[in-house]
Amino acid sequence: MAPLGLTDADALSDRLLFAIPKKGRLYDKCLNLLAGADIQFRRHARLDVCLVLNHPIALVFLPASDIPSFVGKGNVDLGITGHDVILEAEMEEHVTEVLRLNFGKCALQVQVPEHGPIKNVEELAGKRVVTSFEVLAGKYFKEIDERLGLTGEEGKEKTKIEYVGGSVEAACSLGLADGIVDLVESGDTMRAAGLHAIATLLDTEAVLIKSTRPKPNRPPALESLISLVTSRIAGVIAASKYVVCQYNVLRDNLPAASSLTPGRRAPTISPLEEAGWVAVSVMVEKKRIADIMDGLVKIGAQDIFTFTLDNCRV
Ligand SMILES: Nc1ncnc2c1ncn2[C@@H]1O[C@H](COP(=O)(O)OP(=O)(O)OP(=O)(O)O)[C@@H](O)[C@H]1O
Ligand SMILES: O=P(O)(O)OC[C@H]1O[C@H](OP(=O)(O)OP(=O)(O)O)[C@H](O)[C@@H]1O
Repeated sequence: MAPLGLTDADALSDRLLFAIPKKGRLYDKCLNLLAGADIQFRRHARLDVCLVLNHPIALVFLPASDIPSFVGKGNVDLGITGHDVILEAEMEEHVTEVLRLNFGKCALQVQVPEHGPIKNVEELAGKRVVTSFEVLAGKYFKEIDERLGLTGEEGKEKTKIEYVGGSVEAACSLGLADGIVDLVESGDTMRAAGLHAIATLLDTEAVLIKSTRPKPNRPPALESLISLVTSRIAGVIAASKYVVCQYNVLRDNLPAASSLTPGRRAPTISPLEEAGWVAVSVMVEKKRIADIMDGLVKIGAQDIFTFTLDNCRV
């Protein structure tokens, strides 16, 4: 297929436009989701728009921070980005968060030097804060400034929020800031920079979004394509969250077994050739499986196996 340039508007007019972060933390996970949903494409080097081979969809690779406004303004139909980015772009009323995607999980926190004089956000208020999230940090400290009566008069300085595009954690040691507001996942970056958290502004994860005001005259077929893509991605996410657990247990112990593994709807129970025994097959949340297997052993279950799911519709 010939490479597609951004000017080839005709090639895009009947397609669902789906924005994907072009780099950064969310990029690889998004590619896994697209593969799991069987959305096939070949991206030509340096081109940020590409046609999907097996659906009337065009993928648009954009900076994660630009995706909320593209979707919110209706230029793009669907997108994946962080919940934090939507709030920072003040697009929460213009986009609908259709699905939480269970990756890109982190927290937006206020961090200060661990061995410095500042112990809480009230002590940081009125001083210098460096961040890539100047809208969210601005709103957060405005409320604190107002509460503390920091009006901007002499001796009552408001908090000064300064924007930097990256490596925010370096700002305190470089003497640019008394504290920072930045994303934290494992905490490794902040620990290495000698910082620690004194407050959390919000918890975030990647989300699938669609516009609350889609383009007028969008063909109905594209509406059903949004539902199809959403349902496929939901299946991939569910498959990553659950395992199938199968075990044998005495029929008399089924009530205890069922309360440990109730399943999403109900466990599947099949008789075994050996009298008094049944086989149980059930979906279990991956993060709970070790505890549940311990519990099953305690009630006398045997031959306990788990299977990972490649994909599902639930
Ligand atoms: N450490 C992290 N752990 C999990 N998710 C994160 C982390 N850092 C960022 N994210 C999520 O990914 C989104 C994009 O962040 P990222 O740092 O990848 O931005 P970028 O500017 O697109 O990439 P880059 O930092 O490479 O320029 C964030 O808004 C957040 O939702
Ligand atoms: O708590 P951790 O697991 O250490 O993750 C936190 C780091 O991840 C993000 O930056 P990223 O690495 O994406 O680079 P950036 O500083 O260029 O944004 C964030 O800005 C932190 O620096």
